[in-house]
Amino acid sequence: MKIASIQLEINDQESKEERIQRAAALVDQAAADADLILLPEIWATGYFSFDNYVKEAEPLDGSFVQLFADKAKQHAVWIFAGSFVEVKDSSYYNTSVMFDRQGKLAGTYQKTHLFRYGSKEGEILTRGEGAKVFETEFGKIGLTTCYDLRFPELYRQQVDLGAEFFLITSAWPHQRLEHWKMFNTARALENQCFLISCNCVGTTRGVLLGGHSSVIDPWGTVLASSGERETIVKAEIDPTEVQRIREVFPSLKHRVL
Ligand SMILES: NC(=O)CCC(=O)C(=O)O
Repeated sequence: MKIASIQLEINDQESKEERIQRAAALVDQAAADADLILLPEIWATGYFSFDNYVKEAEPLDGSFVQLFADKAKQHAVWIFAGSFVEVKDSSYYNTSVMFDRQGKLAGTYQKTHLFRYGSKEGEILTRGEGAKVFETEFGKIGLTTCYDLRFPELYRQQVDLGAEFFLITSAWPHQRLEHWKMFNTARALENQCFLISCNCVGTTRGVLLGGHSSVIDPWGTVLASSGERETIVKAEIDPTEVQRIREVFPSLKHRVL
């Protein structure tokens, strides 16, 4: 299973349309050697551009979702397109979308824990309803978003729903980079899951983003990570490692609570 996590640069010069075109070109590039491609959190609008959330929001059947459904079909690749601001019944959500190789919408997730520290997300958006796990050709995948990483119970709920992989879309600032790295490793290790994260880089609205998108195995080993530049983080993983490690070191079976 070949992974390509597109660590996109966000700045204040690009428009939403320009950024979408640039990301689509990076998806074309990554698709040459990938089974699963990831993008970060609210990257088209820019996570910290809260003043643009309402005017740039789209429904689930809008052009943003359609473009990445088409890309998944065109390249016969799974795409976790990260999140966008979804409008539904006059409410707004931080919604992630995942497509299968046929371009079918295989999973959606609305961020559960809205960020409220130096962020207007919690004032504008409505939170989602918690853990979701989706069946894929690789195994069961749980989707989560950025600040969710601080809430381990959400990942345990995903494990209880059968998760073997966590895909995490993010716009995590550099200021708390050490937390990011620790949570990435801890969530993978404590739940014996592969964790694949996609963060942004660049400076937007005065916030320096942290990068360090990662691929971490169920033993907590970082298989691939990156620095703080735009890049495509790549790794090849064996999905059967989840069951092997869970059998060799059965800590999940030793839970008493
Ligand atoms: N986009 C986010 O949710 C940021 C979360 C964050 O910066 C933190 O938890 O720290």
